[in-house]
Amino acid sequence: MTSKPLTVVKCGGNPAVDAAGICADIARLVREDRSVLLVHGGSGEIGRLAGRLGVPQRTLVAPDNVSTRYTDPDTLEVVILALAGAVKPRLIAELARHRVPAVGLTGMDCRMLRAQRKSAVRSVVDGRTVLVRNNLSGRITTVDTGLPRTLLHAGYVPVVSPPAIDEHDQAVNVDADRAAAALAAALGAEELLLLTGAPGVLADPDDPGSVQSSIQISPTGAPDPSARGGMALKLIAAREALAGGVGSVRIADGRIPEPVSRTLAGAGTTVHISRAESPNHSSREREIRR
Ligand SMILES: Nc1ncnc2c1ncn2[C@@H]1O[C@H](COP(=O)(O)OP(=O)(O)O)[C@@H](O)[C@H]1O
Ligand SMILES: CC(=O)N[C@@H](CCC(=O)OP(=O)(O)O)C(=O)O
Repeated sequence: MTSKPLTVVKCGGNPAVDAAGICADIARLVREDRSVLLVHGGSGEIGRLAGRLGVPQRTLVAPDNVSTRYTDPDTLEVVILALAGAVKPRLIAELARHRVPAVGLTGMDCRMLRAQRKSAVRSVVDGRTVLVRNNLSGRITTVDTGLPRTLLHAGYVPVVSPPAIDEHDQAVNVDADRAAAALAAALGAEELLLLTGAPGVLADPDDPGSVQSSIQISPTGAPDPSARGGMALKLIAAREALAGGVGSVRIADGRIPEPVSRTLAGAGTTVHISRAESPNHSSREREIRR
């Protein structure tokens, strides 16, 4: 645990998300003497860069509706270039403008986020479930909190993104929401804010007015029937964070002014799991539950 209460903010990769607004809000929290760790994705930037470089992209949709990027070696290179080479420097520059001492990291630094590559993943293609192999993405197994704790303790704001590192010390693509959840749980965060391109979890994904102020999700399996694609994965990440002892998880709009402040004031959706699990987040390294 850091000595101050920790807020983990995850900035989604939808280009409409107001990264500058998130950084300005983080600066405010830091001035209020709170510890903040920022995690970012960058699906929009990955897609844009892949298009510029001519690297074809493919989305895998699992039978439970969760979608992830198929990551072949060229795509992994694009993911790293986009996240560590474009999105992160922009966030660091924005935080620097507000005099926030931010430090950019990927999960590979000091082997902070260790992941196991999925040798084969199930994907629905034309209504049939097939096994897709040679995918360089995986699931986080362990968080080494040594580096982020040291930085937080010294007053820095770590800015963390995929990739993680596998057992052979190779880069492995992981979902940024689940990376945020794993870090929040391992660091004993008070709250995790997942800021995205939707106003919260919608009862009807096609009706932006159907935001649910709170949602009870199933402790296993598909968390909620209304959530598709990236939102289904976000709810899995929320569940992992709560099961790992994070005090509260909110999924909220990153596109509105002052997104962090408004979320802390109650905007978006608070996620609960229907069966509580006992928190256990005291060790320096901990297993992430599957
Ligand atoms: N029930 C739902 N409520 C809100 N958004 C949903 C829902 N189902 C699917 N979505 C989609 O999920 C998206 C969020 O996932 P994603 O794009 O992966 O976010 P991020 O890039 O922030 O991680 C929303 O912008 C929306 O298009
Ligand atoms: C395995 C996997 O899908 N990794 C993600 C990592 C980036 C991410 O999660 O970005 P968002 O937060 O914008 O969704 C990807 O390649 O898109």
